Amino acid sequence: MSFSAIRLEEKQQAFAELREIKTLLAARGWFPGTSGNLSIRTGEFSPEQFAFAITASGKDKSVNTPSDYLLVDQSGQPIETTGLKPSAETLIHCEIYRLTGCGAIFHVHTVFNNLVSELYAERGSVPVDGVELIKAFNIWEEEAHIDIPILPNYAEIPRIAELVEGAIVPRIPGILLRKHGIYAWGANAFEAKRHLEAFEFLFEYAYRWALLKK
Ligand SMILES: CSC[C@@H](O)[C@@H](O)C(=O)COP(=O)(O)O
Ligand SMILES: [Zn+2]
Repeated sequence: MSFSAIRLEEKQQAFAELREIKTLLAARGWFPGTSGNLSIRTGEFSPEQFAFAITASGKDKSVNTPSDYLLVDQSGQPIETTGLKPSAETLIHCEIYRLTGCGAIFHVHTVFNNLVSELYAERGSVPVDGVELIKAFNIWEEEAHIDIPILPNYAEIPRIAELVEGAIVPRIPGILLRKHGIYAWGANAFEAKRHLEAFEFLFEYAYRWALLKK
């Protein structure tokens, strides 16, 4: 595949989808202080060569401007001439696309995802038992138990990216970074949003349940 094969309509569609989800999540306060990043895969792909549209680094994600997104390749390098810098966390997106074949990745910082990542940091994962919203991950067994993986929040993003492969649990479409935020993914934007919302519900539940049990 050549990246010139990414048609203008595909790029515009990806940017429009990113804008829609960004606006919606911003209204929930899920991008405090310019945090968070979003991406959607574009064009044909193989595990070795692919491209995706991603939010530019350092932007206020609660504001829509004509220069919020850019296209990058599987290594996170821009594939078009642009003055925009891809998200500082693009390498994590690259790894998740490469390893899962997913179509969209959404990353947000919330108080609840930060709290549970610290509460269960030593354990290495957030346990959740039998909560109905686990079904949002297409896990249908009764009283299902899941563990949502937590990675350390190193300052160097490549150090985090190299841990992603060992952390991914096939049926769990997300990874927490300790006292940082959640990366949730799905086959497309619809599914990634459903997963992200389910994670956030489960994190608030896990936090409140841990308090109640005390
Ligand atoms: C401004 S705090 C958040 C950042 O350090 C980072 O974690 C983040 O999510 C946003 O980075 P960005 O480069 O804008 O994609
Ligand atoms: Zn972040």
